Amino acid sequence: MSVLKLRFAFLNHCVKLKSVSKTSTHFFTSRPLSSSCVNLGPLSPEVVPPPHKIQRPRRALLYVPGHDERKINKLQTLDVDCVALDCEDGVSLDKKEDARNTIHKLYEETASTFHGELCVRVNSPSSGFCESDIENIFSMSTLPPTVIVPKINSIQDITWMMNEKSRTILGRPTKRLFNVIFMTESSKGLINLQKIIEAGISACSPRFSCCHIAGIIFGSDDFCANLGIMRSKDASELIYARQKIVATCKAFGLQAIDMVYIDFKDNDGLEKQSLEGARMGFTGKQVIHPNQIPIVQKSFTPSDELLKWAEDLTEAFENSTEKSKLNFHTQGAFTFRGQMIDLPTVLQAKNIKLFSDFIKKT
Ligand SMILES: CC(C)(COP(=O)(O)OP(=O)(O)OC[C@H]1O[C@@H](n2cnc3c(N)ncnc32)[C@H](O)[C@@H]1OP(=O)(O)O)[C@@H](O)C(=O)NCCC(=O)NCCSC(=O)C[C@H](O)C(=O)O
Ligand SMILES: [Mg+2]
Repeated sequence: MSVLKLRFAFLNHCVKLKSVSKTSTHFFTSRPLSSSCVNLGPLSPEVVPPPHKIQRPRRALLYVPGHDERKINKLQTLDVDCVALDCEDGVSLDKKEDARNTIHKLYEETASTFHGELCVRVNSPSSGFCESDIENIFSMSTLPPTVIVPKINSIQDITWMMNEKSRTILGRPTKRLFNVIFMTESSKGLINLQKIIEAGISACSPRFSCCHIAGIIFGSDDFCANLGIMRSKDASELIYARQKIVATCKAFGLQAIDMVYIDFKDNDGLEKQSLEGARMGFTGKQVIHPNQIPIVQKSFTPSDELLKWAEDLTEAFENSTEKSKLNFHTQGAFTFRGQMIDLPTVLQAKNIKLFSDFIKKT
């Protein structure tokens, strides 16, 4: 064997050793999944995402059919974080123009008196109706703060939307920042999600200014139709899609808004599904009826007990670092109410406190 070959064999052997030791170190030092969840005893273990990237809470997002003046008038009486004035599936084909005109009128006349966020959901890029929706929205003197775009399946869909928006908005004197939230509603939309977000963010780059990708909504009903499945009561068939959406959103600092619960008279079922979504990391949920609003908003708000736990834990941590003369990053594990606490749990407690303060402020 030549010297060169020997050297190569030796190096190869070292690399293998290194990778084995890396894997085993990882294996022995990483905690099993279950123990990295916080056991909060009697409290529900809501885990709230880092709020630093969230501009505003959208715990409940209420759909209101855009043509339905009676339901629109009801909005003045409702305490809801976010409303989607709908041009899409809540509006029949023969009412699309009505919906655009009613929404237009609302923005021109009374939108500023509503305290929540008043968004518009346009039709999907492939529907043939979206151009007219966008034309209408961007010709209003008050732009909606947020546009929701359904059925985004590909990079082409999102770039078409952004180009259409830029074309329509061009020449407008006020180029105020506005948000785009788009909906994942098909298997293609789900597998392309990361690329779609990247394309959306790059289309919002400072050169084109004035827009911001703020979040993703899971359109579970269309998703089921696309997959050829029926939704079950416990929605177990949607676990993968929901978790994939949450994880992808978090990677880009976006809000993730969970599925609708269509049995609008079943409050217990709604609460159960809302808390499940909050535990998964969703920051809010779509609702279709006013009765669903308080249940959903409460489920996505850290409870008083959880907040107290977070405050006490943070205080205990600060006392512990002071005593040991260590700082935030060098402090190791300590005991709090019979549990082992280390940095990840402290970070979760801080998230809860920040998110709660954020909701109270808005
Ligand atoms: C589901 C409904 C059709 C039920 O309507 P209705 O029979 O009128 O209900 P109630 O009589 O119980 O209503 C009580 C009062 O509340 C008002 N109301 C009802 N719904 C709304 C609403 N969404 N917004 C505002 N106000 C509302 C009623 O007018 C009554 O008030 P009053 O008139 O003073 O007596 C209805 O709730 C409804 O149409 N909901 C919205 C449906 C919708 O938009 N669907 C599409 C969105 S979901 C979606 O797209 C899923 C997603 O894309 C996916 O793929 O998963
Ligand atoms: Mg849909």
